[in-house]
This record gives sequence, C-alpha cells and structure tokens, in this order.
Amino acid sequence: MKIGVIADDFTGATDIAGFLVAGGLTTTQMIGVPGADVQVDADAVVISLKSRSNPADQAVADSLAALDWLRARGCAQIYQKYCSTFDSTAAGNIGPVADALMEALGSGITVICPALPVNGRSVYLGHLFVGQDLLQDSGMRDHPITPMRDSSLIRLMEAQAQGRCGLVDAVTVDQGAQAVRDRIAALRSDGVRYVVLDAISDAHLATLGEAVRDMALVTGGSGLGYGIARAVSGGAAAQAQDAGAPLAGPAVVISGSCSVMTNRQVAAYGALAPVMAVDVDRCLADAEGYGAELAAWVLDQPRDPAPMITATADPDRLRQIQAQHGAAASDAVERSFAAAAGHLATGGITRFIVAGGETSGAVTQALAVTGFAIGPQIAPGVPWVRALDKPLSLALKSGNFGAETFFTDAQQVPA
Ligand SMILES: Nc1ncnc2c1ncn2[C@@H]1O[C@H](COP(=O)(O)OP(=O)(O)OP(=O)(O)O)[C@@H](O)[C@H]1O
Ligand SMILES: O=C(O)[C@@H](O)C(=O)CO
Repeated sequence: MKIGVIADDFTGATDIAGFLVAGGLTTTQMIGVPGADVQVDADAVVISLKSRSNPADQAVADSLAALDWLRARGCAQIYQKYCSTFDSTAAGNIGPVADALMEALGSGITVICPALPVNGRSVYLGHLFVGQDLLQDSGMRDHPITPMRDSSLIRLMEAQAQGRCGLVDAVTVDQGAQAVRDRIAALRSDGVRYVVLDAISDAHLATLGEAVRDMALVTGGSGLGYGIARAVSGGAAAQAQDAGAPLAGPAVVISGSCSVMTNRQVAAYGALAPVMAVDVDRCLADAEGYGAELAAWVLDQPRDPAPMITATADPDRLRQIQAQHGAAASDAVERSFAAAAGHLATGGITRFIVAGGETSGAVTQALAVTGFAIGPQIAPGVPWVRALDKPLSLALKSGNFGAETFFTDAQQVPA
C-alpha cells in the first residue's frame, strides 16, 4: 500500500480520500480503526477518527492505533490529515499527534501543509489565509470548539509540539521539487523538526507532492494529498473513482450544518424541492419517534428532486436555541437524523446527501457502515462514496464546502 492516512474527523477523511482518488490512487475509507483481520486492496487507505476536539492523550492513542494497523499493511507513507483551517483546541492536538507519529516512525522531520487553494485556504510566509483573510480574522476566530486566533503556523506548531519549526517559502517552492528537498535537508541539519510549506496554488501543491513523496511522515490538509497522489500515480483518476460511483435510486438530503455556506445551500435548494424544517423541540422530546416521522414524510414525497430534511439555522436562531437548551439541542437533532436515516434505508433510500461533519458521523453510524469506496467529486473535497458492505451511496459535505447549488450538483453526478 502506498499511503496510509490518519484523519482527525469524518468529513475531513472523505475530503482527502476524494483528492487521493482524483489524483489517481484507488482509495478506501474506513470508519475508525478496523479489526486486525480486515484486509484492504487499494493504493491508499484513510482511517477516519473522531479525535479533533478530544483531549490530546486520547487523540494520540487513537492515532497510534491507526498507525499500527496501517504499518501492519506495509504503508510506504503515513499522512496525518487535519483541517485546512488547522482546527485544534487550546491544548492542541495536531502537535502532540505529530510528535507521537514521528517518534513511532523514527522520523527526524516532517512537513506542515494545511493549504487547499481551490477552497481558498492558502499559506504564505507561514501564515494561513482563508479567502482573503488571515485565519485569525476569518469566521474560524469564533468557532465554538476550536477558535483559531493566530494565523502563524510556525507559532502554532511551536506552541503545540516538541521542537523548532521552520519554513519553505513560496519563492523556494517556485524553484521546484529539488529546491524544496534541499531546503528541508538544510533545516533538518539545523535541528528543525517541522517545516511549514507555503502553497498558494495547485502548481505549488504539485511541486510539494513531488518533493515529499518519499518522506515517511507528512502532515496536512487534503491539498498536499492531491499533490502526492498525482506524483506517485501517474494520474489514472477516472479508473480510480469507478468503485465509488453513486448508485441509482431514490435520494434524500439531510442538512445539520449551520455554516454560512450550508445556510445558502439550504435556501437555494429549498426553492426547488420538498423541504421539512426540523422542529428542535420535538427532537428534544422524542428523537427516535420524531426521526421515524421525518422518514415517513420523506418517503411520501415526490422523488425528483430529492426531499430535504433540515435543521440548518442562521447564527441568531442557533444562538437562541443554544441559550434555551444548551448542547442537548444539537445532540437531539443528531439523534433524530440518525433515527430518520435508519428508517430511510429500510424504506429504500439508496443515496444520502448529508451536510455537516457531526451530522455525517451520526448518519453513517446509524447506517452501520464499516467503510467506503471513493467515487467522483461533486465539489472539491466532497466525493460520492459507496458503502463497502451494503448498497448505499453517501455524499458527506464539510460545513463550508461546495457551491450554492451543491445539493442539486450531487444529484446530477451520473450513476
Ligand atoms: N437548529 C439547530 N439547533 C441546534 N443544533 C443544531 C441545529 N441544527 C444543527 N444543529 C447541530 O449543529 C451541529 C452542526 O455540526 P456539523 O459538524 O454537523 O456541521 P458543521 O460544523 O457545519 O460541519 P463541519 O464540521 O464539517 O465544518 C450538529 O451537532 C447539529 O446537530
Ligand atoms: O480540511 C478541511 O477543510 C476539511 O477536510 C475538514 O477537515 C473539515 O472539517
């Protein structure tokens, strides 16, 4: 196996899996660390953990368990996948996990590369930008769990991890893969352990992929994965994505993300399709019973375009709900969606289009899926995926990914 990825959340795992496939590597995504007897036949395996906001020691333990599984299958390279906005708690998981993986692999140096220019995440002189804003001035500043108040990846890494952090700047990247390798080697001789990689374009990611394709451990968002996949595969993308092409059959849209982009996507789709707005009080009163009712409503609707059940709320509405009910509301919404998903699968729905990382986790767990074959991308970072063990296709969308027409776009990908 060429690449083993350890991803710190669910939609993040699907994101990199989609880019590895787009870059020409056959890829399987597993939900959690698989059992010792599970064998996978693919160029790359992505293990989806749910460790982003866990205490660091737990994130380290989960990541090392994933590493053991991947090493036992002979992965040539290990890839630590985190968010393109470097989401980490105040105590910081990314650094401790990188340190633990470096120690286990005996690697003296690794790279830090969250850049994903196609989705507006770029790194310049070691500072992470979201669109035209520094990370610290973007919406991530006020993220409820992982607020990001510093844009300097060098400072963030040195605060979280053991050792010094250096930089390969964009001027060096422009000089090509050998110049990048030389700079990493020089930094290593100076005792640096982590190297932030500037990248503001896909061309930079291609150069960086070529430069780091032989490193034992790399860390980043999904963009560097795309660069590495293209470097090692020779690029037979169409063939790599056949296994995950979406099934035919009835679809549903389930939206539990409250991000700015999802709010726009829900508004746009609501003008075209049957919509049921979820009643949070009913979720709180009886999540399972209400979930069954939501499913019955979906199964009663015309199928094209697919009906949508949505809890998506704008920031003011969400603040009100949270002030009234606290975290219980989000949990109840997730449980209602999970219950609905189970009834929908039994009722013959074969394609689930889901918005939001936590929501995707709840739906996938309810569908009892062990892993996915990865198909074509609907939008950068959002591929169709097909369950390995049952006839179900899913599109799991990170909150801020996809165009305004995402829910329609997903249904237009040929089966
Ligand atoms: N109307 C609502 N009231 C309270 N909680 C809600 C409501 N709608 C959604 N939620 C909850 O908000 C959370 C949204 O998180 P989720 O990870 O699904 O989306 P996201 O944060 O936008 O996505 P990502 O993590 O991919 O960026 C879920 O726990 C969901 O149940
Ligand atoms: O890298 C990203 O932005 C996404 O894959 C992600 O991790 C969203 O939670």
